[in-house]
Amino acid sequence: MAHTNEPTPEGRPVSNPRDARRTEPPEQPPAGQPWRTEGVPPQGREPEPPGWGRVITWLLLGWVVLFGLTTLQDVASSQVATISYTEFRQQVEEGNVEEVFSRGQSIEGRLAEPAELPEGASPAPAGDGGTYTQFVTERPTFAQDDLLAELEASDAVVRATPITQERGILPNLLISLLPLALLVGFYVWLFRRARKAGGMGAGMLGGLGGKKAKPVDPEKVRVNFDDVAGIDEVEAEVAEIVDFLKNPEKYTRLGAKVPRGVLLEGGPGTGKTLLARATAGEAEVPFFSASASEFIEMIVGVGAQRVRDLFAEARKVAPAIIFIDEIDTIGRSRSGARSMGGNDEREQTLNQILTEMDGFDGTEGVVVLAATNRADVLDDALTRPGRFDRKITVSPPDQAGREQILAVHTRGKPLAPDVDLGAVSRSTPGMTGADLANLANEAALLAAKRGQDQIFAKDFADALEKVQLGSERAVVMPEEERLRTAYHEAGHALLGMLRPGADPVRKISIIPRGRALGVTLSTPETDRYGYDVDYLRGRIIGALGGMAAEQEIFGVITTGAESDLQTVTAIARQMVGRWGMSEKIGPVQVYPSDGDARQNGASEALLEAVDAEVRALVDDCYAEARRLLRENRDKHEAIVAALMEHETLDEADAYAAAGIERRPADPHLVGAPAGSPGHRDA
Ligand SMILES: Nc1ncnc2c1ncn2[C@@H]1O[C@H](COP(=O)(O)OP(=O)(O)OP(=O)(O)O)[C@@H](O)[C@H]1O
Ligand SMILES: [Zn+2]
Repeated sequence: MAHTNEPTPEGRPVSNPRDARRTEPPEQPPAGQPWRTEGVPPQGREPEPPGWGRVITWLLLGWVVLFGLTTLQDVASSQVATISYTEFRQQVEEGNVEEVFSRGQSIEGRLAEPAELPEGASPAPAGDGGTYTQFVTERPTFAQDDLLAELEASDAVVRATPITQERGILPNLLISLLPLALLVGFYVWLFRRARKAGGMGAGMLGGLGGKKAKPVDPEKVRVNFDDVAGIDEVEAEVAEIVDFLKNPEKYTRLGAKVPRGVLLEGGPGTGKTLLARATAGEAEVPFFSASASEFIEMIVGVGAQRVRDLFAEARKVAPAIIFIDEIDTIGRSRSGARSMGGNDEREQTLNQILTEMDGFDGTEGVVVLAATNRADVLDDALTRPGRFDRKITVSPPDQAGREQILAVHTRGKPLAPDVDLGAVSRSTPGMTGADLANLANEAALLAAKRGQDQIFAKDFADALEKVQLGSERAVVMPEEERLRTAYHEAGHALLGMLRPGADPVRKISIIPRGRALGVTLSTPETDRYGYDVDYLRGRIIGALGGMAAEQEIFGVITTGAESDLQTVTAIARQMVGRWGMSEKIGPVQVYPSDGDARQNGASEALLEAVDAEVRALVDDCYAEARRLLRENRDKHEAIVAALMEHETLDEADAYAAAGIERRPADPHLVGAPAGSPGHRDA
């Protein structure tokens, strides 16, 4: 037995008034991308801690200052006199030359006693004295004297450098400047890269007052409301923001306060980011995008600075939109965070955001949109009036919405006349905008792979199968394994068909895919928005069908039921501990949507009672599964035979093989999320 693409009722938190579906913390979206401006591909840049830039800046500055000072000092102290060779000879004869240093024809040296500067020597005699001790002179090439002997006679120290190493002041300077040049080059490179990365430079170059990344022109945010489908109510809610950003005066003239912060809440892939971008696109304003997690991944102290830069930059080009993704990573309630070992960086960054938003007087024309899939864990400070005081819930699309989203994502794709997007949308309950975008792309890929120039209904069907069940794995299964898998899957399928109210079986397969040896897929007839006890028991019984079949037919249990049991346990625990479906426990919530049962005040005795109830519920369902299989052994065998022959059965084939009439959808069930496909684990 099994279901669509959603894990268990545990799966995605769905923003639905009936909180039957609000469950475990959803997975966090992938770690953040660096703060970027619109139009820049987010990938391909490691976060370069701006802190390094700062450090290098100061090192560089220090170095330049030191270097400058020493050079100046050198120039000041080196009163090197350029004297004539004749004058030099005279000093040699007087025995006053203490040391000489010869480089080719040029001779530098020092006198033992200061001598009077001769006329015409440079520098001009400075003030009184007019003496020199250090000198440089040029030995004429025609000089015939025995200079060396005379110097030796006068006890002068003689040094020499080969002519090839001769270099003047300029090359000397260049050589000592080389490291500086390299550093400057490195720095410029960093800066460029940072600009490419779309704004990283802002914090990094703060020290040098470097230019910060500018958002790209509003025209470049090409997404608008036409690209967002199936969430019209939500679009209407942001329409006001669009209007404000377009004509701020219209509002400010009347002293109207427009929201400064809007929280977009919804599960992964529901289109929050898309909606934020489309809002900027509609309003034709610059779009600044940042991910909260990347604020705090940075070197300590940088998060708050980045927030300051982000807001400063947005104010400069206002009207503008700032989008902060995954706000819950820094905006989690502080009490909760502390118990998890909260960190200062997170808190500082959060405080900076709050400070910036408090600083708005409503005339800046900057609107902050923040996305989260856990609005319930956010710190109250964030949602206070004047901050993110407006909350917009983005729900997964319903059937009509899915059809519209599919239409958006097949725009410009050549669809064959046999493609019915309405039909596709009906077989994809529970899928989000991101899932549907992926499905449309997979179908196009398949069509291309098959060398077609159109996408056919078959491509959509196969793409859906791949998306829901995983890709087929090329392995040769021993016959005995195939048979065991066939019984297992047929067990799921048969119980799904027999249980009133359960989701109809769509597909059974004994072709290995991913980690599964076989898969049974069932999806609800309609979108479900809540579930009743009977349906949930049916889900448990169906999920136990594989294991019950192995037990009934072979008398042994294999490891193949691992994920089935995971599904079973999750549903049973929630029925008892969250949804108040056990008489013994009563309408008490033992497992809070956020946090741990013990923290929620559950006593050990209560937890034990819950465990016992869960156990009793599952045992009961397992007994029923085995009973149903025993009573319908002929149908079970018939499905197995068909599976062994065809490997994959679709809905009609499966019901036909079992000789069961396809039930009409149960009207009293108003929908529930579907679960992961029942399968046999490898
Ligand atoms: N309502 C929609 N209409 C059209 N396309 C959609 C819609 N919702 C999602 N998509 C598609 O899915 C992609 C991913 O959506 P998006 O990144 O906006 O989701 P999200 O809610 O921000 O998810 P997450 O929380 O994982 O960041 C979009 O780029 C778009 O292609
Ligand atoms: Zn199974």
